[in-house]
Amino acid sequence: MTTTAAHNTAENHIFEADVARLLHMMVHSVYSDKDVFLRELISNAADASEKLRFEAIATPTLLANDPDSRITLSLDEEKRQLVVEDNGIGMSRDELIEALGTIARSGTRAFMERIEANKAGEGAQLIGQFGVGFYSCFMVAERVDVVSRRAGADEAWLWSSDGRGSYSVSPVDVVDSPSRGTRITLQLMEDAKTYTSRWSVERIVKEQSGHVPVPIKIIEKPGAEPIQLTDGTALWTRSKSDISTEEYTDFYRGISGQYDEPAVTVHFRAEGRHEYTALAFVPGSQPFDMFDPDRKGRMKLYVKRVFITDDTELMPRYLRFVRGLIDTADLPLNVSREMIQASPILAAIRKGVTSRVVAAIEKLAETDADAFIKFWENFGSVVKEGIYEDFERRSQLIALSRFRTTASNDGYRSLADYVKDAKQDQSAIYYLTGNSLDQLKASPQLEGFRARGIEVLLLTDSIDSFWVMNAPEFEGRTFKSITQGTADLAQFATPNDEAATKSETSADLESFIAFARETLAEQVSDVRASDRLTESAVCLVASEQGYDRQMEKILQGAGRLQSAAKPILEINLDHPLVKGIAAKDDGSSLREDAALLLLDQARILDGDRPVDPRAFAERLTRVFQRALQF
Ligand SMILES: Nc1ncnc2c1ncn2[C@@H]1O[C@H](COP(=O)(O)OP(=O)(O)OP(=O)(O)O)[C@@H](O)[C@H]1O
Repeated sequence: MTTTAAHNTAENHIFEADVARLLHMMVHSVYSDKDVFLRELISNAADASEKLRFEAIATPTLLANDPDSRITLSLDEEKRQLVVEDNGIGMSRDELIEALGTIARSGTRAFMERIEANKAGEGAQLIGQFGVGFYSCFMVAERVDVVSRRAGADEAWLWSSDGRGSYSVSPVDVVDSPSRGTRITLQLMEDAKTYTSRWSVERIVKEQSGHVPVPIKIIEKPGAEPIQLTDGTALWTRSKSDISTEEYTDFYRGISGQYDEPAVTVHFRAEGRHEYTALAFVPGSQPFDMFDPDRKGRMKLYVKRVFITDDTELMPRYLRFVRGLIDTADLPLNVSREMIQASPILAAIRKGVTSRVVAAIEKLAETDADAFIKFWENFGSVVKEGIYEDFERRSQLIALSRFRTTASNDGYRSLADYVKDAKQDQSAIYYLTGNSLDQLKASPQLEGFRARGIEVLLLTDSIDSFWVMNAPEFEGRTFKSITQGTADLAQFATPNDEAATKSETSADLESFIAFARETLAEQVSDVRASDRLTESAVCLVASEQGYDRQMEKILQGAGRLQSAAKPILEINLDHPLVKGIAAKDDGSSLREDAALLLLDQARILDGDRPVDPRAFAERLTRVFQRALQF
């Protein structure tokens, strides 16, 4: 026995800062439902068995004389211990330190920040959807010992911690370790005794882990015979009609690490040219890593029930929130990652599954408007990436999209709604892009459209600026930015028909426009009369060619555009201020100040700053002083 030797050679390690934070959150229990720790440990054990089966394809000797995967839960009420043991791949010393001392999952840090920033509100809800992994066992255990022996290795290691900042790693004699795999011993807290009761544990396992594809056994007290709790049959191989909604939900929770209900479940077997089974879920809430910059999906690939990888693109990126698996008999078991990426079979499968998922979302839109809106609020901003990226399904995805518009009030509108209510002769679908709905609603560029009852889409996701440029048309109508080019609104009558006939441009106004054009020549490409303004005096628009104003800002922000094109300043000739200034040509500096102030005002209305804040303030002061002299 090397127990003493082990203690002598124990190395102490401090947890990585993010782990320490996560542990702190665990112990000060953001989770009200502590049972989930068991699901996390079982899910890791099942993953370890699947990894072993995969490695054993190339190296069958790894299975030695113990080919069948199993997970065993052993209870000891007297010692207040729960042991979770698997005969999976196991961990080497370095893997123990890497896996149980750091957080590998991307997005976790950002997620923790969100939760910490908003404990009371969103945080409490979010944490419930977040699979917290191994560290969750510190919610119920005052000490955790992990003994692990990697398949094929002749050494074993003990990782041990009380979850308070540090852990130790020491060698263990192989006779004290499983012959292969990992044994996790939880020394339970006083108030977590219930996890040594067979009935509690059995209930939790059946509820949470009933469909783990590895059989689970329980040993209810030291010396007792193991009893089988679940048989490890893969749910997806069963016929759809034999599977209840609860079973699907349990399975979804297990595979996704989320605790909500799936919004959509797609389960089918394809036969014919390609043979595969797909079981895919659209989550009921946003996965925590949805906005990761790498935009990776997490669908699992199985070949003949052997888990191969979850690190390949089985779904297009705009469906990266979909969770589930594809199991095929058409690929060889020893398929390499490179082969997977290049495989035409997988490309065909991917296409097939994508079509079915999109069709199921369309069906949701048709059959349950409320559920669809919830889906759209969760995932719409990601789905719209598909309009930009998936040429083949572009029109389908545009038709699925829902929008805030000037006519949507608190709800959403589809483009079919838009077209149905469009004006006669209206050949465009008008849109306005920006960062927030409130800012968009206050845009001067909307005024003329509002006055004429012409609906405008209000687009606030950054992807919107991209897809509108790529979306050629919807039912014969093109998309047109209302901050670009001419508005051509004169053809549409206003309700009181006032502005429908363009106001005569007086000589004074003509001369003021010419003056402003000259004065502002360095900053704007043109100054012209506007038909899109009814209340505001001025606004900025982009020229017909090139990008619209919001797109320019996005590209500049991303460093992909050196300098923006000069905008056009549009002036509302019916505005009293404009009329007044035009009439007052007394040779003073007022006209110049007014032209420059109007330009800055237009910039501010666009959410920008005056180019020269000091000069702006001085000009404003001069105009005030002049006003006060009257
Ligand atoms: N029983 C086990 N056998 C082998 N490796 C394990 C076992 N338990 C944990 N690990 C290793 O520890 C890592 C961290 O586990 P943790 O549960 O924290 O996150 P995860 O499983 O990677 O993420 P997720 O919960 O999203 O699946 C795992 O990725 C795995 O490499």
